[in-house]
Amino acid sequence: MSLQQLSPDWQTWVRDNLARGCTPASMLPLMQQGGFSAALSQRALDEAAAQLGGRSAATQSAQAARTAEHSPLAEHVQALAIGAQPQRGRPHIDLEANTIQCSDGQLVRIAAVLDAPQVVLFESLLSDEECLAMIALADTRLTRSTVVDEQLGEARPHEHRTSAGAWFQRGESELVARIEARLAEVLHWPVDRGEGLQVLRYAIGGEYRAHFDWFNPAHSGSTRHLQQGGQRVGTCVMYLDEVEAGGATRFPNLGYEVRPRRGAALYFADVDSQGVEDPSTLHAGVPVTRGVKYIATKWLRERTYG
Ligand SMILES: O=C(O)CCC(=O)C(=O)O
Ligand SMILES: [Fe+2]
Repeated sequence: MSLQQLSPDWQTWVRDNLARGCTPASMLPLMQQGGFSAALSQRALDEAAAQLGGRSAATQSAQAARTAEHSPLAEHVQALAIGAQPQRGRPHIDLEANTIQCSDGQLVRIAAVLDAPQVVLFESLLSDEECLAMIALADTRLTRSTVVDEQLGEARPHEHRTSAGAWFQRGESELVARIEARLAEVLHWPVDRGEGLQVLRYAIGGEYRAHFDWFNPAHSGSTRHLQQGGQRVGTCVMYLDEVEAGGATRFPNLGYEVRPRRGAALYFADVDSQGVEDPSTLHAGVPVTRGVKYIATKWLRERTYG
């Protein structure tokens, strides 16, 4: 039942690629990049290959005709093309149970799941103490938030983003390292493929208007960001504080929003199951109308970052 342990996206990916003649050897590294162990990937591939072998005779002969056209070189080129195309890996969350027991003792609850775009809402990803400690640390270094200029790639203040922000180096303190290690465990995505945590503080009226977290490859300003660590493949917004009114994270095209709650976290994949930038992830931090909103955001990159 190893195949069942993969997310539905990954199961489809494994079946489709085997069916079109890719070798398990070419797929194994991509699955490992996606966060699966070599042993689980191998077993899942064996299982899917066995299932494929048991299909109807008609399908099998069509498949045989197709694979007969494949010289080893053609197969190799095809395998390379899979790697080069947007077949990016993306984080993977074990959704089988309703809780995830982290090795540091934190019991994380899965509160809501959307399949596509993949959105997972967690409760108690952070403890109250962790949230309050992050707020206290951030308060000492908050500065006006910026957006990335589409043409120049420079960070600059913008009326669409009225919050104050603080960056934290990866692993810069025991607390930051603990949160990062927990995220890596829950999302099956290595710490070194993440940007440093960013804490944002929104006062009344503060907002972040609708945007994508992925860098648009068509914009010249994206080039230098994409060169360093590749695309943003996932976003995790952790809510550090209660907000009396307003301040939801809203996906306007999905008609869905998450209201802040201390310790909860919203994860969404920025790319679809094929690894392509997903326009349905358009999202906004809606204006705070009463209270103050604090979040910590972790952006996950396709490759090693920094
Ligand atoms: O403020 C929010 O709820 C969303 C923040 C966000 O989208 C971001 O930091 O990229
Ligand atoms: Fe965002």
